[in-house]
Amino acid sequence: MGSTYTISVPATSANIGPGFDVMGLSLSLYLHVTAHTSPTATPSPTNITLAYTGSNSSGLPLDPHANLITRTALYVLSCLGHARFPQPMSVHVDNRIPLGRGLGSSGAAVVAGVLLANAVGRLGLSQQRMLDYCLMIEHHPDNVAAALVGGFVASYLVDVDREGAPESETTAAPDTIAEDGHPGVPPENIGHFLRLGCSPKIRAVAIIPQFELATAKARAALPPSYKTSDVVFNLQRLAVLTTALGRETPDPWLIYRAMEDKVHQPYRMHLIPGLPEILATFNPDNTPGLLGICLSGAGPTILALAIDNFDEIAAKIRAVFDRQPDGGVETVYKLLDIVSEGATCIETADEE
Ligand SMILES: Nc1ncnc2c1ncn2[C@@H]1O[C@H](COP(=O)(O)OP(=O)(O)O)[C@@H](O)[C@H]1O
Ligand SMILES: N[C@@H](CCOP(=O)(O)O)C(=O)O
Repeated sequence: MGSTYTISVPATSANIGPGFDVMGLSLSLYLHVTAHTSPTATPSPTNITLAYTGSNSSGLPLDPHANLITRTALYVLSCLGHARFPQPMSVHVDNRIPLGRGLGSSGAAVVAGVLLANAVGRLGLSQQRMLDYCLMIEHHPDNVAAALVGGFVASYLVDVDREGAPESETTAAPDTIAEDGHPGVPPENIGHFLRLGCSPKIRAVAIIPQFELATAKARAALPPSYKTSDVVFNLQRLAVLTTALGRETPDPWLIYRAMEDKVHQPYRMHLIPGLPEILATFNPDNTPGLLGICLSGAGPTILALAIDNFDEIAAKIRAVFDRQPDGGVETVYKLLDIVSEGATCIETADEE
C-alpha cells in the first residue's frame, strides 16, 4: 500500500532590524509539498516526478537534481546511504511564498526538502539534526530555524573555526551551494535556537514589491567589516527586542527604536527604491498602531509589526512605493499572523 506525505512550511521574515542572521519570525503564508508513492510507476534514477501549481513557481527547475526542494531531499538521503527515493514518488508543490522577496522562500524549500527525505526514507531525524542538514544548504540560520520550529526564534551557528560549521556565505546563492557538489555529512549540532515570546496582539504587515531581489545579491552589498559603534548599536537594540516583543502589552516606542539597524539595511538601501523614506518617515506617533518597521530578510519586502490600523499602515507604505520615479514600484499587501507552529509533515496511508 502507498503513502501520502503532506508537508507545510511557513514563510519567514529574518533579521527584524538589528538581528542580522540571528532572528526570524514565522508567518502565515505557506509552502505545501505533497508526495505520493506510486508503487506501479517505473523506477527512475531519482524515483521522483516533480510538478508545481500556483503562481510562485515560474522558472523553477523540475529536474530533481536542480530543484532546491528535491535536491535537498536527495542530499539528505545520500548522506544516509540512499542513492535515490526508496520507491517511485510523485511530488507536487504548491508554493504561496513569493520568490526572492525576503520572505524566506529558499529557507522554506530547504526545510521542505529535509522533511521530505526524513519522511520517505524513514530516517527518524530529530528536529535538531534536521536543522544541521538545513544549515549545510542555507548557511544563515535565521530563516531555516524559524521555518522549522515556528514563532519568534533566535539562532546561532557554532564557531566555524573550532567546531566545523559551514562558513556563513556572503556571496553564494543557496542554489549554488549544493550544485557545487555534495556539501558533506553535517557535523552534529551546528545550529542552536531558542523560541522567544511574541505577544499575540502583534501582526505583520508585509508590503511586497513586485520585483525579485536575490538574497545573494543583497548579501554581496554588505561590507567586509564594521565600525565598533555600529555593532554596539545593533547589539543594544537586539538585546531589548528579544524581550520587548513578548510583553503582553507591547511598548511601541521601545520596539520601534529596538528595530533600528546599522548592519545591513543601510547597505541595501540602493537596492530597494523607497526604503530610505519608509524607514525615516513612519513611527508610532505619526502612524498609530505601528510598533516597528524593517526590511524583511534581505528584501525587498517591508515588514511592519503592528497591533492596530493594519490597512492604514499598509496604505502609507505602499504610497511611498507608488511615488518612486519611473512610474513607481508595484506592491502587494498581505496582513499575516505570526504562527507558533513550524514545519509539519503528516503521513497518511493510501486506500487500496
Ligand atoms: N518552492 C521552491 N521550489 C524550488 N526552489 C525554490 C523554492 N522557493 C525558493 N526557491 C529557490 O530559492 C530562490 C530564492 O531564494 P532567495 O534569493 O534566498 O530569496 P528568498 O528571500 O525568497 O528566500 C529561488 O529563485 C529558487 O531558486
Ligand atoms: N539574514 C539573511 C536573511 C535572508 O532572508 P531572505 O528571506 O531574504 O532569504 C540576510 O539578511 O541576508
